Amino acid sequence: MKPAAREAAAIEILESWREGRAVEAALTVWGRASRFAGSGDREAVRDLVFGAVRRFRSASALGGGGSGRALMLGQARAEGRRLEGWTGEGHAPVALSAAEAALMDAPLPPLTRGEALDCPEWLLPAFDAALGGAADPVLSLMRDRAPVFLRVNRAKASREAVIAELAAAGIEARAHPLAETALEVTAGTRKLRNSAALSEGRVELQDAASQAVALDFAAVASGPVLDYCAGGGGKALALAAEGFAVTAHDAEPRRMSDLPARAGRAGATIEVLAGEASGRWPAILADAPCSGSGSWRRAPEAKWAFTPGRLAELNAVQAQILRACAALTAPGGVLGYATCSLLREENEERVAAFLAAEPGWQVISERRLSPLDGGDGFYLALLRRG
Ligand SMILES: C[S@@+](CC[C@H](N)C(=O)[O-])C[C@H]1O[C@@H](n2cnc3c(N)ncnc32)[C@H](O)[C@@H]1O
Repeated sequence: MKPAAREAAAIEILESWREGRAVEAALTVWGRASRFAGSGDREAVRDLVFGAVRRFRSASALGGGGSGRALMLGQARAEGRRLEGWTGEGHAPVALSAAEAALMDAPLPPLTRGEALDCPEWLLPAFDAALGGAADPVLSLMRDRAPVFLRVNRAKASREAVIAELAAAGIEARAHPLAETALEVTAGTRKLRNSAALSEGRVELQDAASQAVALDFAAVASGPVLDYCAGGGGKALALAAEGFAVTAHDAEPRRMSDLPARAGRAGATIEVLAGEASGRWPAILADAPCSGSGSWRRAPEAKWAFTPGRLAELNAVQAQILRACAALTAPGGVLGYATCSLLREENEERVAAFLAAEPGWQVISERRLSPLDGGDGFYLALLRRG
């Protein structure tokens, strides 16, 4: 596909997103209807689409609106790139109108802070409160794609052995300082999908900060672990690989449907609960549902769908999860409360409200991981029941 045809495809997919379809779903629909597109084309179209979604505000401001076409114009304008081959012929987008051509030739206008940082306006004060002087650099980073990280399954292989195995398969990876299990993939990412290291469970795709959260929790936990919000099981698998007996629970058990197969590949056994958790546990991890504001590089559409009402709903669920986990924690036991959010409202404020309402708990530690450290933004509070 020529660049203009890729841009036309991106415009179509972005239009579908703007009409309410999830970005991944829109990409899949386009992919099925576009058998002529090779893997390089698909990757390029994907990059164009996700680039525009991450930078929706600045691209709209520079492109003259929020349509797929305006977003492509805005992105090209921001990069100082000329749009070649927009002729309306073949698979190319329709030629630029006189107004569009004038826009593309005009000097770049000043953008507001929220536009330049691609942040929803209502969230700027929340990021300032949470991150202070780091707000702008963090939000700037969120405008770019996330690095690819792997977790080395130390139950099966060492980090050094995996680096060598991946190198032999044409995949370059290096140790990342955020976690002792973390590798950052620096080249050959596309070869990962078919690699033996992945299919045989020596590595898992997992963000480095997510790994750091699991290892921080592991450092203070002992005995069987209840992963109360296990979802796909990223942290449950990380904890099992560190030798913990893990029981996985989720309010929506179907979210854990892949977990037995993933555990099997990793050589781990994880008990998956079909219903409610009960009893008293020496260690519970609550990786709570959240805005995902620390991982908006990976899931950028969530940034634009997030609202004050949704934040209030999430805060209520987070409080309820903390209460439920407190009741399941044995005396002397550890409760880890984690989110992949950077917002105080979902982190420090939830923990402070919990401590005010539930006597007899102590804070072991609180840690915020910033995208400036390389991985996603995360928060982890480690609490001990007296
Ligand atoms: C952030 S995700 C978990 C990610 C997972 N721990 C991992 O590392 O891959 C949060 C999970 O919490 C679950 N959840 C939402 N409300 C819940 C509740 N009230 N009780 C338990 N789990 C809940 C969601 O279904 C979702 O799977």
